[in-house]
Amino acid sequence: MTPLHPHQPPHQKPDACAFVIFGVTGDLTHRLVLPSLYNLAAGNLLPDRFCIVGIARKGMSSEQLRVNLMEGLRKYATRPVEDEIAQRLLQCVTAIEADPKEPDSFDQLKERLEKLEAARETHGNRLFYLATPPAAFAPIAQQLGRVGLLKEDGKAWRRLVVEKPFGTDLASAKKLNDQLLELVTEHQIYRIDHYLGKETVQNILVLRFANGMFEPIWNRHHIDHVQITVEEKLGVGTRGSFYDATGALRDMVPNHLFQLLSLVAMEPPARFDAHTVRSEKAEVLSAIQPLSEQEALLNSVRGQYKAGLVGDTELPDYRNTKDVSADSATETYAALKLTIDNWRWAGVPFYLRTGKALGAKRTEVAIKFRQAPFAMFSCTPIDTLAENYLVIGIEPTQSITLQFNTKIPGPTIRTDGVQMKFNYKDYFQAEPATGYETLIYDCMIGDNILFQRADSVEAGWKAVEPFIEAWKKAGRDGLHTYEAGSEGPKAAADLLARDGRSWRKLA
Ligand SMILES: NC(=O)C1=CN([C@@H]2O[C@H](COP(=O)(O)OP(=O)(O)OC[C@H]3O[C@@H](n4cnc5c(N)ncnc54)[C@H](OP(=O)(O)O)[C@@H]3O)[C@@H](O)[C@H]2O)C=CC1
Ligand SMILES: O=C1O[C@H](COP(=O)(O)O)[C@@H](O)[C@H](O)[C@H]1O
Repeated sequence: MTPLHPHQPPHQKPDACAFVIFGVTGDLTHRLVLPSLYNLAAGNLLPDRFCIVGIARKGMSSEQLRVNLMEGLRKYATRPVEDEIAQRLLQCVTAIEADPKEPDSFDQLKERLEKLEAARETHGNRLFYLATPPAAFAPIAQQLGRVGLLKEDGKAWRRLVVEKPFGTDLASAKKLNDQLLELVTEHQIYRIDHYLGKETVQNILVLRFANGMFEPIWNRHHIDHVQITVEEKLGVGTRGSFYDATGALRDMVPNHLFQLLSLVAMEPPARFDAHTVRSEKAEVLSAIQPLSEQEALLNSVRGQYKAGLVGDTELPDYRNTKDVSADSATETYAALKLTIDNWRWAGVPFYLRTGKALGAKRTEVAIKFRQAPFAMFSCTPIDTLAENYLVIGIEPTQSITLQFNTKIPGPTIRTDGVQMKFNYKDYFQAEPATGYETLIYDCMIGDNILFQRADSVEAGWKAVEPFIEAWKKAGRDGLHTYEAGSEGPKAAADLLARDGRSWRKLA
């Protein structure tokens, strides 16, 4: 199958620039950033004049860094590595030492970077990618600011890419926003959420706003409720110390699940530009109904996994995982019921669930439409009709599915539920990618539509605060358990059952 209009305008080439990576020796750089730069290079989407500056705190020669990055590329590239492309990319790499704890090192960084920029003719355009632990984000930005590397001068742009997690609660997110906004303006900040790099997530905008048929029914009059599901088979693995201090809610909800929620629930933007789109997203997040802690407890379920089999893999009890406290009350599963206070969504629940060590990997948004109001077919009582769903599949398949009732062939009217499914891969042959390519490309062309703005981040944290606080106070009271490899705690089903609803089953 082919799309109707296969010929699309070519992508624009980014401006000449220096791509400066703090944390160049780290996992993220090797696993995602370099493979994405490689994929962009393979697609001829890197600037013609370009340099990559890798910052490590302790000395590393450029030659060592290139070898190190090449090893990473071989391990994590999403497609076979062609030597010519890899060499072209690695020739752009220079290592420089800088440590925010040693301010002088940033004066030296400035001097070396400016020389390199002159030699590479990158016109002073700079992108600083903070691929370090979050505690280093503000200190690094402050040093860059102090030596004047972040100041835009009218001709050259300066951008700061900030990784996740952006804060651990509302107060810390606000503090980090304040610290960064003292140094740069909002348009210079690119807060990454890798969910926005996913094709099917971006496609929610196209599905809703490039088609005339969905918007008229995209409201409380036609939609019964929305389910957002992000289920993982992976346990906590080697990330025990990070995860035990974080939990499923903080790790996934204010960022990834709220990105999905805001794209599904936002009002139609008047223009496809960063200001307008991000304003609508922030608006809908700030319309999430504020809950008291008591209400938060009533409208949520949290669980922690016990030992079990996920596929062929035996997972230990969460509490027996390395670096996890033996009496941990941290949730590895969270389900919430939220409502949005506006005319479009009043009375339409948004049920969100996410968890680790579950039986299947599934990320989807399921929009459940209201049932037909009256049972005309006597053979099919209204409550036996199949549910009308529009399902946006993000993982494991990238798809859009419409579920509806149809007549079973035969002399009498009998009905059954069927599914009409659009699979991305049936229409579009995309090269396997990390999901970071679009985001990195957008940083280079200066498009922050797909990045979180300060107000959205804060609105997200604000909406989950009552849950964080209530769960902290409750400790292990009310913390359910579930077997690894199962569907999660039974109480998550009860959260919907008491509203006469149920989670969509895996097809
Ligand atoms: N790894 C992943 O798959 C993902 C990671 N992220 C986020 O990306 C960021 C980096 O993660 P990851 O690469 O896994 O982390 P790592 O711990 O692997 O590495 C980060 C690098 O940062 C440098 N670093 C560590 N501490 C400091 C410091 N205090 N000041 C300056 N530099 C420091 C280190 O390099 P050196 O010692 O050479 O200076 C280190 O190699 C984190 O914010 C993480 O949450 C987000 C999504 C996925
Ligand atoms: O940011 C994170 O996301 C991953 C899940 O990402 P996905 O693209 O595989 O859905 C999650 O495993 C991790 O704990 C979290 O930090």
